Amino acid sequence: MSNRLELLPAVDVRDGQAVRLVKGASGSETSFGEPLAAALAWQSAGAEWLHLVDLDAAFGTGDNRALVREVTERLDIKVELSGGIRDDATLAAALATGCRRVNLGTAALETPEWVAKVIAEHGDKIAVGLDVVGTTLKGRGWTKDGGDLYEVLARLDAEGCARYVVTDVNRDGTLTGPNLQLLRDVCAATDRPVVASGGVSSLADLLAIATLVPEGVEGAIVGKALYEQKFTLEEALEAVS
Ligand SMILES: O=C(O)c1ccccc1N[C@@H]1O[C@H](COP(=O)(O)O)[C@@H](O)[C@H]1O
Repeated sequence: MSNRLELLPAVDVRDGQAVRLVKGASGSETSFGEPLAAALAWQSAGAEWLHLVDLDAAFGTGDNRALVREVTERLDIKVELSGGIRDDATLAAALATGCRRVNLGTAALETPEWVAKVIAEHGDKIAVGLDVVGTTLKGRGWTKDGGDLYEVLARLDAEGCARYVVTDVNRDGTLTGPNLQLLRDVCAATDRPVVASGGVSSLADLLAIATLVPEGVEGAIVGKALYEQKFTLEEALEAVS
């Protein structure tokens, strides 16, 4: 395990556009233009990863599958792909893009047998997104409760899940800082790497997350702070180097 925090700039796609939401609420979108342009900009700035989300697929309002595939194919960097990956067909389509790994949300809550099967088949190509309000997991575009964080985490650990992407829904898109206690608590409950998501607003926030690397935090997703130019990706990469 590296002791440097990985950074994953985010491109969330809704209706063909790169957007940011507030607390994941449908309708709270601010648009930031073409997803491919944003992704290429993060790549040029030195990103090693892109966190790419098909929000329409996550919300059940259609999908941006062709666009997401094009973005993934055009990049040289590693892509973590999420949103609407819930069955064999959507998983096969996601993996066929050439992404490095996929991130499953709703499926881990609603179809645990299928998730156990794909973890066994695909190993570290599968991460699970633990999207929480308090300790309650959220699925279906973060609109439905899906059980207790620590019960689901224990089950997924036992099934061999390689990695978790932990999002505090109430911080996501708010620029109010990451939930460091949640990250500490999840790291204490699992020996798998954790990618932090939600709330990053400053380089100081990234440095605070980086202090949790020894506890198991591997990376941090950065979205709104980059789009709203709170800092540049180059500055962020330098800060955590
Ligand atoms: O990233 C968001 O802002 C977001 C908002 C609302 C719902 C989901 C969101 N993102 C990611 O989507 C996947 C879950 O998709 P699914 O449940 O597997 O279809 C997960 O990675 C969320 O973090």
